[in-house]
Formats: sequence, C-alpha cells, structure tokens
Amino acid sequence: MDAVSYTAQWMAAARAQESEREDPLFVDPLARDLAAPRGFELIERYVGGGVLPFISIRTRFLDDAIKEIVAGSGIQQVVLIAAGMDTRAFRLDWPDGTELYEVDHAPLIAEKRRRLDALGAEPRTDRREVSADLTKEWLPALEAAGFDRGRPTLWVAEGLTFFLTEEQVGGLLRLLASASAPGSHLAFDLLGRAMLRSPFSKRFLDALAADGTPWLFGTDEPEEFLTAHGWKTTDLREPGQPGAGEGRWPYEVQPRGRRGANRLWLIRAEVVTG
Ligand SMILES: C[S@@+](CC[C@H](N)C(=O)[O-])C[C@H]1O[C@@H](n2cnc3c(N)ncnc32)[C@H](O)[C@@H]1O
Repeated sequence: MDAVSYTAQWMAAARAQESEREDPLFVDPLARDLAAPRGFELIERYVGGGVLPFISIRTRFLDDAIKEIVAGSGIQQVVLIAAGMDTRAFRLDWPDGTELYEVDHAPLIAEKRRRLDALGAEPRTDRREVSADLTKEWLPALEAAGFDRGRPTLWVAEGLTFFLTEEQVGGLLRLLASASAPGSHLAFDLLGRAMLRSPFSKRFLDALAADGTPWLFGTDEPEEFLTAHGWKTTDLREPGQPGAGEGRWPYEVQPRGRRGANRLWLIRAEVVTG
C-alpha cells in the first residue's frame, strides 16, 4: 500500500481502541483486525492535538448523519469516498435495496478484501468496491460498478480532505455536485487553518509530513467554501458541541468569531441544483 493508505489503518486502530472503551461512541468489531499491526504503530507516532478523540467523535457524527439522512430521504445510493478500513457496510443497519460503494486506492481495496475474507465478514447491504485514484478521473470507475447519477446520493468523505490541496478539495466537491441528482447529500470533515501550523498539532503534523502524508488544506470559512463549490451547508459542528462528542472532547470549544483558534469542522450539506 502507499503511505496515505496506511493512514486508513491508523483510523481503524483508533476505532478499535474506541470500541474497547467502557463508554464507546460506537463499536467496530472488525477494526482491530483491519488495523494491525501498522495502525497501532501509527497511533503511537501521531500523538497530540486531540487527534484520537477527534477520530472517534467524527466517526460517531458521521454514523448519526448517515442513519438520519438515509432514513429521512429514502436515499439508496451511498458512496464512501476514500473508504479506507471503514466497516459501515458491516456494522450499520441499511434499508433494503441500499447500494454502498467504497472508493479507494487499489492496493488498499485488495488488502481490505484479503482481511475481510479471512475474517468471514458479511456485509449487511450490497457493498461494491471501486479501485480508483481520487486525484484522477474516477467517476467512470464508480459508474462501471453501478453508480447511477440520476438517483440521489449520499456521499461520505471521512478523513480525506486534509491530505488534498485546496484546489483538489474544491475540485472534488464540484465533481460530487456535478454527479449529484437533486436531493443528494454530503457528510464529511474539514480542518480549520490553524490546525496546519499550530503548536497544538505540531508533533503529529511533523510525523505525518515525515511519513509522506502531510496535511495540506484547512479553511476557517467552511460554509463559504462549500457554497463556492456547489453545496449548501445544512449542519456544521465542532468537536465538543452537542451531537459532536459533547463530554468527550478534552478542550474548550472556542467561540466562532475567535480568530486563530484550532478548529475541526464536521459537516452535512445538500447539493445545490438548478
Ligand atoms: C485517513 S484515511 C481515512 C479512511 C476512512 N475514510 C476512515 O475514516 O477510516 C485516508 C484514506 O484516503 C485514501 N486516499 C487518499 N488519497 C487518495 C486518492 N488520491 N485516491 C484514493 N484514495 C485516497 C487513503 O487510501 C486512505 O484510505
């Protein structure tokens, strides 16, 4: 696998640890086997900056978003962009007829399949793997797997945008909007700008950069950024707020107007059409 794909094992290791707490925000029974051994080494390496609680809070926020959006909208086409070692196909309840696409680099998809097969894991819905490079043209591969741009879609991109440039993130949002039927939704996360250079995050930023997976993009105007790329923000939270790990985030939530604060954005959006 390439360097950025190992970050998927880091996420899985964090989810394994969360699952083993007494008060877990979610339980991911496959995470430990998908993470080992590299993911646990990376947990030791990428420390500080609230990153571990953030991963858990984000996963729970997105679990809740997915459940609510799917139940409320009747959407039956869900695409996990940069799915990594995500196991939602196996651990969430999906309405009958849901197609769930997992897009990631080919070597990661192959490694995940090898591990899932060894575990005898059975998805709870129609799960489809899509090997693609998201910085190249990848919609044809998604469509070849059965994706239909005429049907409303829920796009989920967890822990991806940090590793892309501003231009790539903007291009991705536009591309998703262009392939979204009316009524499509997006759930994902973005960094605030200070996270890219703050002493708070410096230790793991340095380690990530040394490993060839630097964090590249953050914004302090997430709503404006989404609007500029075809999406209307419908829900935006920061870790520690109600519905976003309240009580589990070890830091104070900073007032929105405070410049230079370390921020992480958890976002739901709807496509703007017409
Ligand atoms: C931090 S992991 C997040 C994985 C998963 N969403 C999760 O939360 O566990 C980042 C993922 O992005 C994928 N990724 C990054 N850049 C990519 C690209 N250009 N094309 C395809 N996948 C990419 C990596 O392979 C990795 O699985």
